[in-house]
Amino acid sequence: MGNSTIYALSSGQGKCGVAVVRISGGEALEALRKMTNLTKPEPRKAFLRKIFDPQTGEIIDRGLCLWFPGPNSFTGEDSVEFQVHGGPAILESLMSALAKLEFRAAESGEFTRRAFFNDKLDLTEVEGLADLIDAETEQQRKLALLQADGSLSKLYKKWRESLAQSVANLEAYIDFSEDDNIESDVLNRCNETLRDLSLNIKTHLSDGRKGEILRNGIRTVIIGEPNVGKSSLLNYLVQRNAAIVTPIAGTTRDIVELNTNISGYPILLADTAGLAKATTDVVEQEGIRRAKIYANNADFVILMADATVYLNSRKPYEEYVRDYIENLELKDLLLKKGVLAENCVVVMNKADLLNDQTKERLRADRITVISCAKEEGFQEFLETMTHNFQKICGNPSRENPTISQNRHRIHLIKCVEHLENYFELSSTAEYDMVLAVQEIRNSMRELGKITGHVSAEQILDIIFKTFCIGK
Ligand SMILES: Nc1nc2c(c(=O)[nH]1)N(C=O)[C@@H](CNc1ccc(C(=O)N[C@@H](CCC(=O)O)C(=O)O)cc1)CN2
Ligand SMILES: Nc1nc2c(ncn2[C@@H]2O[C@H](COP(=O)(O)OP(=O)(O)OP(=O)(O)O)[C@@H](O)[C@H]2O)c(=O)[nH]1
Repeated sequence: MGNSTIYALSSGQGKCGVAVVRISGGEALEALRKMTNLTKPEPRKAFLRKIFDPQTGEIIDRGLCLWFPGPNSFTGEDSVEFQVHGGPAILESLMSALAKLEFRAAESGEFTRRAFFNDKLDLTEVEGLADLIDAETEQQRKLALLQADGSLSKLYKKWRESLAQSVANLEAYIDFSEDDNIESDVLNRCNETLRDLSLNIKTHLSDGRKGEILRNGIRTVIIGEPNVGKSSLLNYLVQRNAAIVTPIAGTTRDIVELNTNISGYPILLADTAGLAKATTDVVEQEGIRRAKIYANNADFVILMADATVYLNSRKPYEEYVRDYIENLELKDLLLKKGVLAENCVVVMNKADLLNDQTKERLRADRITVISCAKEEGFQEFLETMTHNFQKICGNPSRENPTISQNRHRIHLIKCVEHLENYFELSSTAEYDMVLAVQEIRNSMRELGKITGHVSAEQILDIIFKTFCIGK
């Protein structure tokens, strides 16, 4: 196929027990013969062999060798794997031996690029693979694995095929409608299919961006009055002293943003300036302005209050929370998020200053009380948050995969728009059917851009560049 044979270290850099070097391309088997004397190895089986330099005959290492004849390989091409001891000198020597065979070092993502061009993977599967390697939490891993295994690919393929069928039917209608052979209700049935499809895509789109949020991390912000313990909570959740904690109100000014993992969900956690109503300090005022902007764009809000202040107020809980929100001028913001709904949680800190009886009473009333100082109440608090995160990110499955990238969303929206155009054109009395069918083709093109069946070299470059060398 004219592709050069490429090689790369596919396991990570650095000393390790075993390193995997992959070779892909027409001359892979030849390399295996020259470097191990294996001539016709059984495919996909590991052979323990001495691996030597093809020119000097010097032994490089003793390792496992595998032969994957194309097209039944990851790349779809003939491929070989050397699994050797993971030391730098071994790898150096192995790489230089492969260079002597006039093979080329693979660029980042090049194996996967070849898999894509050999129809082993479509673009959503490639992206799933990239996400799988990047996944830092359990839930991200699950989402990526579904996508890498073709859940989105299957769905979009089904839709594309349905559109292709409609185009074929309508073209037959255009060509033959004057004959009586074609049933007059072809058009109606076709439109019905397209309406169903359009509805399905719209439902798929109105997913609350669950997959995208999970893929990118749930942007979570801690807000509340000064000194309630926001920085202490951030430090607890990231398990280190990242934010400064002092008894002085107004300590945090800038937004402190950190990544953490809560029950397998990726969290981008932000500590913000305490929302002091009456401050005249310009730095603090700016901090408060930033806190509100940040909270406005967050996926999840942790509204924190001081349990002792609440109890001293002698107000019923709901009233206290309502006044607290109003006082901090957070009403509009939190109404949008839905107070106490899945996008917001209220937590009362400093439980260690309450007596046991009071604590029990609050817990019985389902009020979340914690103590950052004594690290109390976190099990319940984390459970509550996990429950919310589940709702925010959904539970993607093979049957019901979610959109994981804005790139997909953009094309899906355009896909629906073209279908709408089609419906509009085809509903007029004297319409140009040829033009209308073109709209269905356009909507197919948009699906094709997601899966890579219509490929723009620029998109491919961006996607494959995100891979590491050897993938
Ligand atoms: N040693 C090693 N481990 C690895 C990989 C690898 O390339 N090498 N992988 C690399 O990503 C992943 C496994 N993914 C793979 C995907 C497809 C094929 C493959 O040979 N596919 C053929 C045959 C399928 C079959 O017979 O079941 C094909 O699709 O035609 C191999 C590995 C993770 N672990
Ligand atoms: N007793 C008690 N004190 C706490 C607890 N959590 C935090 N504190 C104390 O409360 C004070 C303020 O804590 P921070 O974490 O800095 O509070 P903050 O809300 O980030 O404060 P600002 O930066 O002013 O908005 C510090 O003296 C903490 O030691 C707690 O659970 N119990």
